Order: sequence, then C-alpha cells, then structure tokens
Amino acid sequence: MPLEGQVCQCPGKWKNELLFGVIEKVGVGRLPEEQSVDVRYLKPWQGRLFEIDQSRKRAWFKMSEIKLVNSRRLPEGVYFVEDETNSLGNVSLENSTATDGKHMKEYNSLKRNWLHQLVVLDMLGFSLLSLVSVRLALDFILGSTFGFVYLRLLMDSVDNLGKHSYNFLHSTLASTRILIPFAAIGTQIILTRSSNIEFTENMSSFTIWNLIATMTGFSSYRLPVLFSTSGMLFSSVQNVTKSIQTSEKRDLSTESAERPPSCIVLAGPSGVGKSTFIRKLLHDYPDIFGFSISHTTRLPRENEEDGISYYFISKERFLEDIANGKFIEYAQVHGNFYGTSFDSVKNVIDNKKICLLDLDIQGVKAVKKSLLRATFIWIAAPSMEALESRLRKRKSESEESIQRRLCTAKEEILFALRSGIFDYTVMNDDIDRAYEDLKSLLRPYISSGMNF
Ligand SMILES: Nc1ncnc2c1ncn2[C@@H]1O[C@H](COP(=O)(O)OP(=O)(O)OP(=O)(O)O)[C@@H](O)[C@H]1O
Repeated sequence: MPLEGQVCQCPGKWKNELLFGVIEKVGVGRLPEEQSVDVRYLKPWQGRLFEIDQSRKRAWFKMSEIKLVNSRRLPEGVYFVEDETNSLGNVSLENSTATDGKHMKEYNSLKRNWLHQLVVLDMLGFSLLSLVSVRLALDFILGSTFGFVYLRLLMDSVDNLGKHSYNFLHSTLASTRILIPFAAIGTQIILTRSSNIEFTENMSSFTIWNLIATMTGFSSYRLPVLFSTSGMLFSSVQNVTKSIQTSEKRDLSTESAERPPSCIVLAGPSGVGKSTFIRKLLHDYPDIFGFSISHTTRLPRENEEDGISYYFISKERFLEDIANGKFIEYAQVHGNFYGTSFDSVKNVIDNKKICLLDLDIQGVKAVKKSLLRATFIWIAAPSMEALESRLRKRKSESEESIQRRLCTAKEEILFALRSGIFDYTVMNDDIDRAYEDLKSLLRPYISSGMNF
C-alpha cells in the first residue's frame, strides 16, 4: 500500500508514456474494493524532475497502474532531482520551496535556453554550409525549422501530462509530431518542383544531398540535448554526493539492540575511508567487532601481512576455492580477485562478535542475497576531487589504478543511490565527525556490549 508523499511512476496521456508523480492521497476507487491514488505530477526535463504547479491538477489512478519509484518518500518541503535515464530509484533530494513557483520558472527557463541554443546552432550550421553551397544551406535551414517545431511540440507534449488536455488541435499536433520529418521532406520536394528545377532530372545529381542537408537540419534539434547530456554524468555525481549529504539519517538507537546483525557491511568508493573506519572500530571496540579477513590474489602492499590484512593466495588456489563454494562472495576488481569466505565470517561470529565487512558493490549484492543478517552502510565522499586526493596521498596505487578506481567510483555512487540497498549513509568529509556519526549508528551494539 503506497503512502502519501511517495514518488511513483504513472501512465501518461500518450500510449506507453510513463510519468512521475507524488502520491497525494490514497482512497477508495469507483468500486468499494478498488484502491486508488491521487497523483501530483512531476515532469522530467533535462535530467531533473519539476513539480507542475501550473494547473495544480491531480489525477486518480488505480493502484495497479502505478509503480513506486524505489519506495522513496518525499519529506515535506523537499524536492527531488532525477537522473535523465529515468531509471527507477535514482532519486536524490534537495531543499526546496516547491510551492513558490520557483521550479516552474526554472523549468521554463531551461526550455527557453534549449530553444535559444538550437537557433544559435542552426544559424551557425547555415553560415558554414552557405560557404559550400547556398542551396544546401537553405535545405539545412528548412530542415532545422521543422526540427525547431518538432522540439517545441515535444516540449508541449511533456507539458501536456496525464489526463489534462490542451485544445484539440494542439494535442493532435503534439501527438502526431512523428510525421514532421516527412513533412520536411515533402516541403522540400514541393519547393524543388516549384523552383522550376526538373525533379527527376536532378534526382541523381543533387536531391540526395538536399535530402541529407534537410534531415541534418531536422536532426539538429537533438544537439542541445546532447550538449546537456555530456555534462550530466558530472552533475549527477555531484547531485548524488549532495543528496547523500542531505539524506535522511536514521538513528539505530530506535531499533532493537537485542538482535544485532551478524555483519556490518561498509561499502563506498575506493579511497573513501572504509578501511580507516574499520581499523578504528576494531581498535576502539575489540570485544564487539571482528573483521573477516578476505582472500585476495593481489600482491601485498607495504605494511600488509598475510593472515592479518588479507589471505594472499594464488589465482589457481582462488579459482579452486570458488569451485568448492568456499566464498560467500567473490569479485574481480581492478584485475585481482577478492573474496570473503564463509569460514572467516563464521570465525568472527563464533567468537561472539559482529563481523565488519569492507565490500565493493558486487560483494554488497552477494551478501544481500545470502542468509547473513547484515546492516549495510554506505560511506560517501564529499567530492570526486577529495577521493582522488586521498588515493594519491595513500601512495598505494599507480596512476592507471587511480583512474580506474575513480571511474568505477562514479558507477558505484550512482548504484548506491539507485539501488536503495543501503540502510544508512555516513558522509566522510571530516574523519572525526564521520567516525562519531558511524559510532552513533552503532551505539546500541557498542553500549549493550552483548551481541548475540
Ligand atoms: N575524512 C578524510 N579526510 C582525509 N583523508 C581521509 C579521510 N578518511 C580517510 N582518509 C584517508 O584516505 C585514504 C584512503 O582511505 P582508506 O584506505 O580507508 O579507503 P578505502 O575506502 O578502504 O579504500 P579501498 O577501497 O581502496 O581499500 C587513507 O590514506 C586515509 O587515511
């Protein structure tokens, strides 16, 4: 049963179109046994979701028609940003004054900017092409004019959400915009004929080029989209880190300390400080936490000892252990195998300690699937720059390995937000403050002193 304030996907006006919304009310539908939800629409645009406050109209949907976006709830006074991919669950939160129309203005200004960019790009394309051929330049501008109209109608159809309706002509044009490229070609043919050039005669010599120029002009409507997408990965990483900073922090003290998890999983991008926290917890609470020693095929770093930091084994032995089902999870990261064996986690649990696990995303997924009772904590970095600087200062990685880790980090950060796997997030900007945050999450276990 969805709750008010949850983000959902709902059917749009056009066939197969899915939109976003916030659940406003849950009620009984037309039939007494049928549950319905009242949805306030959010429109996706340029990688963000904007609340529609134009009409303030809402629509009722049957419960079966909607799909919750990762079951996330929008706390009051909070707005959210969505990745352009519209993938479910990639939701981040930022402060908002959703009611003052600010987002509508922002949305309109984004649309205006997009149209301006298109006009400038088309003028540029026209000028460059006219150096080659005036005729081709005219074809290009003809195509781009149709592209402009197409983009405008596309925007209108995004505005014309759900069951709200514009006037009939407007709706029909927006829904039949797919015919616009054919209209561009048709117009070109008519113009070619009316300019007294024998169409058939010129078919082989230049019509194909006219056609290409027209369609290139038409396709130019996508250029502003492409420009905005190229900056998207960077901004989505920023959004993600920002959202993690503002994400709701639950306090474990409200949860039962009587049945603590068998494992606490710390995950986060390479260099974020997972091992640092684990070292501190093991040092400060040696009777409460234990560490499952992983197996790896990578070479030991300076100060790393076999059987303490890792069990360093050969690739052949590792593959044999995989075949014998010895690992809860194993993964190949940056060319090396890493694995957490049942035996090492069991050793920790048998010693009546909570097992601390430092896992990458593949490991997190595997533990989630296993029968282990685990709490998942995501350690977030304040920025990619901070991660890079920590990795460099650690002096444990080659330049290539640093770049690879940073690249993986971006994917991991996006996954962390999308998946909703993590129970808690700790932002590691200042190490002492972050450690205090982590400890306060683990307080019930630390203060109880008894684990199992
Ligand atoms: N808040 C912080 N500010 C600055 N430096 C930090 C902070 N937290 C950790 N570090 C430093 O960053 C480096 C990387 O930390 P650590 O080795 O714990 O990361 P990790 O997440 O375990 O990385 P990996 O997954 O690659 O093993 C260490 O040198 C650590 O001292």
